[in-house]
Amino acid sequence: MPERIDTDICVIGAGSGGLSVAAGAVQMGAPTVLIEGGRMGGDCLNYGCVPSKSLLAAAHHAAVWRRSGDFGVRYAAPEVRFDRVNDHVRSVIDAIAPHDSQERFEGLGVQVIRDWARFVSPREVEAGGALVRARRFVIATGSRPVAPPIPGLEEAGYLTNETIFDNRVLPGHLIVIGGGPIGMELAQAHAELGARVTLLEAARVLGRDDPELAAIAADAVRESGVDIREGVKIARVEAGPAVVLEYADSEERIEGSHLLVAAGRRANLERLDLHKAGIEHGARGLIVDRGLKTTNRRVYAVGDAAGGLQFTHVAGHHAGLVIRNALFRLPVKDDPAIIPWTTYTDPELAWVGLQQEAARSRHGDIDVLRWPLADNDRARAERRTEGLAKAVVHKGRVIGAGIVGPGAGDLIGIWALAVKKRMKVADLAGFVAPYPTMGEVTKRLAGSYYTPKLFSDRTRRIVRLLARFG
Ligand SMILES: Cc1cc2nc3c(=O)[nH]c(=O)nc-3n(C[C@H](O)[C@H](O)[C@H](O)COP(=O)(O)OP(=O)(O)OC[C@H]3O[C@@H](n4cnc5c(N)ncnc54)[C@H](O)[C@@H]3O)c2cc1C
Ligand SMILES: NC(=O)c1ccc[n+]([C@@H]2O[C@H](COP(=O)([O-])OP(=O)(O)OC[C@H]3O[C@@H](n4cnc5c(N)ncnc54)[C@H](O)[C@@H]3O)[C@@H](O)[C@H]2O)c1
Repeated sequence: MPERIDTDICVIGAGSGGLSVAAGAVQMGAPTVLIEGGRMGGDCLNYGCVPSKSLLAAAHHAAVWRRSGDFGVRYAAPEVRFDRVNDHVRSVIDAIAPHDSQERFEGLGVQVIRDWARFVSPREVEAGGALVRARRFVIATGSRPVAPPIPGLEEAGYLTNETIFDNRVLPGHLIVIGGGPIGMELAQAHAELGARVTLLEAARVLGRDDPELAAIAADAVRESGVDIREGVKIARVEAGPAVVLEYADSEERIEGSHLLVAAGRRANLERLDLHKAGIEHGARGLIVDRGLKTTNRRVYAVGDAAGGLQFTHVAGHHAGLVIRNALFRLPVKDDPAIIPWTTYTDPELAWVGLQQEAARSRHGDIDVLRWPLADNDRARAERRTEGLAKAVVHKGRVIGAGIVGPGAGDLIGIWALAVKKRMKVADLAGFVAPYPTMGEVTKRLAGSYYTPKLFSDRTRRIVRLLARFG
């Protein structure tokens, strides 16, 4: 007979979303069970954000010498010890791991079960020899990489984000399939560390981003040494690995030492026996309502498994909504339109809210503001003028904004607040920004909305009129 556990909240998956739900619920007094089949911390800690950002940090250090000559400072090309780079990546994971550990969660009072969970009925889950009955379940099982159906790919073998961070030797020639955030970040990191890198994208790289901003980021990644090929069709992969591209008039072969597949992801749902709990899913993930409830009203979904945007901060945001609803019965509404995202290439690429074309088809009458970093004195001093900031405005309110430039991920925060609070452009034009900072771009971009009115003939007439009355 399995051990029977009765609890208030049962969370399946101890990644970004599941850990946030479990920590919040137990600290607010709800008996909580957390079930994890793989590593505590999930994708972000072990195979995602943390190793990729640590690798990029090392890579950006290795690339400093390329720009330093412009400042009158000369470095020789760096000696990259890739095994030491890997040690650095591991040590960052190790430093964060205690925060996500079984010990910490047990210390908070969470009952942690280390096994793969599956539903056996609409109100029961089995894992680790226990039958868990809960008032509410939260599915936070995340996603995994999927390989496209390219002939020969499976036989040739390939790396994914789950294996590439184990490399202790710098690839000689890394071929990357897929130019989304994973492909672009890891391509630039490896190129800056000295690998030859070829990136093959079926459509356009960074295709979910504003095309004008994405093109600037893509150019910078090219400058780092990545050979980006867009609109390619990969006919087959041969052991080696060699990738054979199919063009109308030739079959070009590209031979690499390593192959990374970063061509999209699929929600982890197969092990859950969802049909036994009446939970439905589509191609992208679980079917949820705006309160993140699945087709079984006792079961919520958060994070990558919920079938929407796939970011750690989304998983954390979902967790907050679920806690409010499950513990306090407060109504909640998930609104993907307020979620910012950043791709951590150098320069970074960030966006929040509606993009230009979507805004135009929804609202018709919009204004698009632009402010080049070339007009920012700090960017000039740092010799980083290649960026651009954009905002999409409807009836005087900010409905979308994006930045490509150094620190764009930090700069987008204030625009995320503006979109969330439906702030007026005037609010963003009306604060005082310290000089000289990249943050001035926010004020200038917003201010440009008023420039035509401010410096118009009408203003000049008013100023002259007022002057006459001394
Ligand atoms: C290379 C890479 C870089 C990324 N960089 C960023 C970034 O910079 N910023 C950002 O915001 N996002 C980034 N992401 C995305 C981010 O990692 C995910 O959106 C986030 O981890 C999703 O959290 P989650 O809780 O939904 O899933 P996960 O963190 O994946 O956790 C799911 C957990 O559930 C477990 N599980 C699955 N099935 C079961 C089961 N049946 N029973 C028990 N346990 C189960 C898994 O083992 C896993 O531990 C990146 C992703 C990758 C791959
Ligand atoms: N900085 C961040 O926040 C960050 C970083 C990495 C990942 N992520 C998250 O993880 C998600 C998944 O990232 P991803 O980059 O794997 O997926 P993605 O879906 O964003 O991009 C995959 C790319 O692969 C291309 N592709 C698909 N099949 C192909 C083929 N046969 N040949 C060539 N190209 C092909 C697609 O056209 C697409 O551009 C992201 O959307 C994001 O939500 C976030």
